[in-house]
Amino acid sequence: MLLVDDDPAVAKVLGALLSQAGLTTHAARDGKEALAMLERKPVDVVVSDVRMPGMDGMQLLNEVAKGWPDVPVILLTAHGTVPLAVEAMKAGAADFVLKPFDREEILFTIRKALLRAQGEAAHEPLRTPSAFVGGSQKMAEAQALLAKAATGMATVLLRGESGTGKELAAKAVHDGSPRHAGPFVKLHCAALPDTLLESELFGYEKGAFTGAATRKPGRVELAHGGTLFLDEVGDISPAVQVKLLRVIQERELERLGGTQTVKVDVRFVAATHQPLEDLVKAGRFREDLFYRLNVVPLWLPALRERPEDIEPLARHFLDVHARTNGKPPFTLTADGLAVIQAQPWPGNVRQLQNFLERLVVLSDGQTLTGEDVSRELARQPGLSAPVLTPSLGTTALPATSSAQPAGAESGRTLESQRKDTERQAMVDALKRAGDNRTLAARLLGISRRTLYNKLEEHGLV
Ligand SMILES: Nc1ncnc2c1ncn2[C@@H]1O[C@H](COP(=O)(O)OP(=O)(O)OP(=O)(O)O)[C@@H](O)[C@H]1O
Repeated sequence: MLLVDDDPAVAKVLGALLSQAGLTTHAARDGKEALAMLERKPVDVVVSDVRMPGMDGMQLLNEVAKGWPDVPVILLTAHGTVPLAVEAMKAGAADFVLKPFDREEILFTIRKALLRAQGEAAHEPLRTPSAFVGGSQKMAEAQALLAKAATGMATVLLRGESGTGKELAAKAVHDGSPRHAGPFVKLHCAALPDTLLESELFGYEKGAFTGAATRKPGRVELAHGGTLFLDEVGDISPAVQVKLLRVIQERELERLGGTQTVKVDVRFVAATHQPLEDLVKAGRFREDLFYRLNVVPLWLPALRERPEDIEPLARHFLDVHARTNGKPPFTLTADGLAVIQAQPWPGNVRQLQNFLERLVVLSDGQTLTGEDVSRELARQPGLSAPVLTPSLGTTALPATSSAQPAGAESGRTLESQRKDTERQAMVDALKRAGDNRTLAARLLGISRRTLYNKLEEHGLV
């Protein structure tokens, strides 16, 4: 969250309140400083005072709407400036809060704005609608299974590392199913605390809790006649697991604060990168729910297990991002491609995609050589073509000097090299992010939860 206020007292009190609520907060004193910060840091929501010297809240709102259209802006206004707040809403502000504000009210407003932004993103068409790029044997097998699974009503459980295309696969199941004309609704289970997850899943009645001003249907209801995609289902707490089990078994629910039973006709598709079987053994995931979800299990292979897909994916993303950035097509030279192919891509397709988008945006010319690719790689955590020495240390070689997979000459197994590279990537990312794990996860193109799990796995916490 980015908090913009010229009054240091307000910034301090509000900043403390929001951090207590688990939100990471950055502060700026005016619109200009806020824009500079938006350039540097990933921000999910902006909360700004209206009256500030220099660039005020309204001007800031206009700039954010132009440069970061997905970031909601909430304005803080004193009583006397209500007409201004109404004008701000017309100009695209997500919401406004009157000063002096109440703790619950501001938290509710922020969460609502975040959820709305997330919900809208969930309804956006995917960038590559149903087409999986890459013709490797492994992906062909996965796609054949997806097509088969799509035709029925059975619950599908998608497994695979972060960024391997699980969401794309969930959409493919929906698009290939008889309910493709119905809604495809997504819920990212790891992103929400328990109470919010429950109200998002099941909805609530008016007055169910402070701030529940109107009845709101949950995502299960919204998916009626279509498909509900539950991403990172392994992160759901045992309390919510019980309720989810009931909906999947009975296809019925009660909204929070409600007594009426609502019948739903929903197909469930779930995804996780977690070893659910281990979570079941450890008592952290209900066995009955696991079996309910795991009716059709499907694995999406990591990118390093299908290196032949790197070239078509890289060329595809170059074209897509050139088009979306209004640039003419790019040419990738053979050595440029070789450098890309030599990378481990621990964040899988998503990381490759982000990398190529950066290349497109930052390149002046239309030809990408090995040197251009290496220059950009050097700025990426874990992707500077490190060559691992047997003693665990890493020596960065200029990526152009070798198109060989990292560490191939050391004689160590691929798995052990992968682990070291992964570890090094996390260490680098955390360093670059000043130990901010949210930012580090974004740099790596993985979720914060995945980063925590991997840090734990590598004994780095
Ligand atoms: N085979 C593919 N062809 C084209 N694009 C792909 C392919 N696989 C993944 N992508 C793209 O890569 C990005 C990451 O994929 P996706 O979100 O489906 O991964 P995920 O496994 O759900 O990740 P996470 O577990 O982190 O949520 C998306 O933009 C998706 O469109």
